[in-house]
Amino acid sequence: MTQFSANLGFLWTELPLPDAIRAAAAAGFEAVECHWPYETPAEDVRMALHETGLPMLALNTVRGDAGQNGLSALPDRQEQAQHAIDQAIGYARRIGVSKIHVMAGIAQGAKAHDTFVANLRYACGAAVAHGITILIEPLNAHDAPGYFLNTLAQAANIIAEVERDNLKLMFDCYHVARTEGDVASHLQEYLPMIGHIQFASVPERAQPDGGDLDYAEIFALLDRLGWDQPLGAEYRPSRETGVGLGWMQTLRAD
Ligand SMILES: O=C(O)C(=O)[C@H](O)CO
Ligand SMILES: [Mg+2]
Repeated sequence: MTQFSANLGFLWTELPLPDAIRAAAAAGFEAVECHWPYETPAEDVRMALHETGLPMLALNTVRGDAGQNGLSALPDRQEQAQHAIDQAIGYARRIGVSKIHVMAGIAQGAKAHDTFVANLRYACGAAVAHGITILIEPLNAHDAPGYFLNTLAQAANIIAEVERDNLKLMFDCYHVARTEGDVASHLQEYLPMIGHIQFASVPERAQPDGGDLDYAEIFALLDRLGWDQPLGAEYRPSRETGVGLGWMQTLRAD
């Protein structure tokens, strides 16, 4: 049966993170994930996870200064990028997170590529002893102009070059639909390298029961393919988060 993870970077953002975890549990989510939890004491998050029994699946490395969207592909920022990776691993260990999205940042060209590969090797090396998987995620140019990582093929090349078992692809159906189309075929093609899957309606990035992409079909396909990890609901609610959750019943494959 499909399971869902509430992305608390977008859902229940009006609540402090520990209360957002409680709201997600009360709404029936099987897991949570977040973007940048660093201002919330890890102990408060750990307590809320313990109290609700929900796992926190993933978090992101910091974006950096205003206007940046990560640090790891920025030539000449390697020290800060590795500090961000260490910070994410430290926080993840305190709350029991097993996946970290290492954000590339706004950059392009061969030097950025080499820097990203080097920082990912650093991240995978630092994470492996703690059972943590590193994720990279292609973002579409409409939402993340100038972002270094844009396509599945680019991500696959980087994963092959980094050559570490704990480096995986974050497959965000929303970004893939906007950049490359045919989400169903791409899911099947890239399944072996996927570490986490996220979704939102296309093109609005709202609840998944609207828009151009039929998520009942996508979730049924993932069920048939044997995907058994919670899928990340990373959408911007068009109303209050708690009143737009009917899709959890109507789209779930079982
Ligand atoms: O933007 C996305 O889709 C993400 O998943 C990032 O983690 C947040 O920027
Ligand atoms: Mg995403």
